[in-house]
Amino acid sequence: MELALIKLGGSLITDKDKPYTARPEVMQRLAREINYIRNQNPNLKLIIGNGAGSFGHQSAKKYNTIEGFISPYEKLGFCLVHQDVLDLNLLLAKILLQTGLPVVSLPPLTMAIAKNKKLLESNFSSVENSLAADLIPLVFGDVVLDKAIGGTILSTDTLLAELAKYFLFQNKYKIILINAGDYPGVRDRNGKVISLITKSNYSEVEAALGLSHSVDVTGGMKKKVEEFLAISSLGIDCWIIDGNISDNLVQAVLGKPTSGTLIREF
Ligand SMILES: Nc1ncnc2c1ncn2[C@@H]1O[C@H](COP(=O)(O)OP(=O)(O)O)[C@@H](O)[C@H]1O
Ligand SMILES: C=C(C)CCOP(=O)(O)OP(=O)(O)O
Repeated sequence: MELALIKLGGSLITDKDKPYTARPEVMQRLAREINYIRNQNPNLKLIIGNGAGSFGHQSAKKYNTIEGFISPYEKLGFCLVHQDVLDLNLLLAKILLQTGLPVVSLPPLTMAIAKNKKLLESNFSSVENSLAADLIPLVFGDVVLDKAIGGTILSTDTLLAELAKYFLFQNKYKIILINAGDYPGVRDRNGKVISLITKSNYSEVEAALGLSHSVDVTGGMKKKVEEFLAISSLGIDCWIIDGNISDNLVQAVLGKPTSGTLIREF
């Protein structure tokens, strides 16, 4: 069986430079594309994850939530960040549902716990049971509780990488991960898109990888590539593609020629 994990980047579904500004027309097109993918390959299982974009990153920065909470002000901030990511997820979920996609929103806050900003424990049974019921789990970058510092942020990239590993170890699925964002792929130092990143050329491309150009607390392109490279070594192919190009997501998920960056074991 095949399982595709699709990250809809906050950079794609919001205007990351304008606080609390969603891109509903982009969400609608992506919803149509995902619907088309399902029709083309009804046996394909899907997990969708959406980034926080200019919703959660704004408040996460304001309250420095990634570094934890002690004061009542910081605790309230943690809750407000959660509310912001829920707001964006609700907008996206509505659009996906209107297109006929059977998505269920599953808040990562209820499935994971961290310690010193590292994922400590997770329970993905809600995701697994939803998949088994032929629903599409819809997860997102969220706040999570942290046993050492109170709370922190769990990015969609980290969560999807964990989910990819979780399902890989069940030996039931061939897994791919596709990250669609507001960039053409991973660029080298000259601005040219790197078509393939593996362990062998990572040291050459590393210097070109930077933070996000927008308000972003979870590490930008460098962290993204590091996390995807780590799971690619388990045999999970990861694509970083431009979600603004119509049908690029369709092409990547269905294994057809795709413009962007492929992160692969060899
Ligand atoms: N080498 C690079 N190639 C492409 N984008 C890069 C690179 N270095 C830094 N970036 C920046 O990283 C950002 C993408 O990361 P991020 O904002 O976290 O995306 P998303 O919201 O889609 O997860 C963009 O602002 C992009 O300009
Ligand atoms: C609460 C927050 C800030 C979650 C961040 O999620 P992501 O890191 O996955 O969001 P994007 O970069 O895709 O916007």
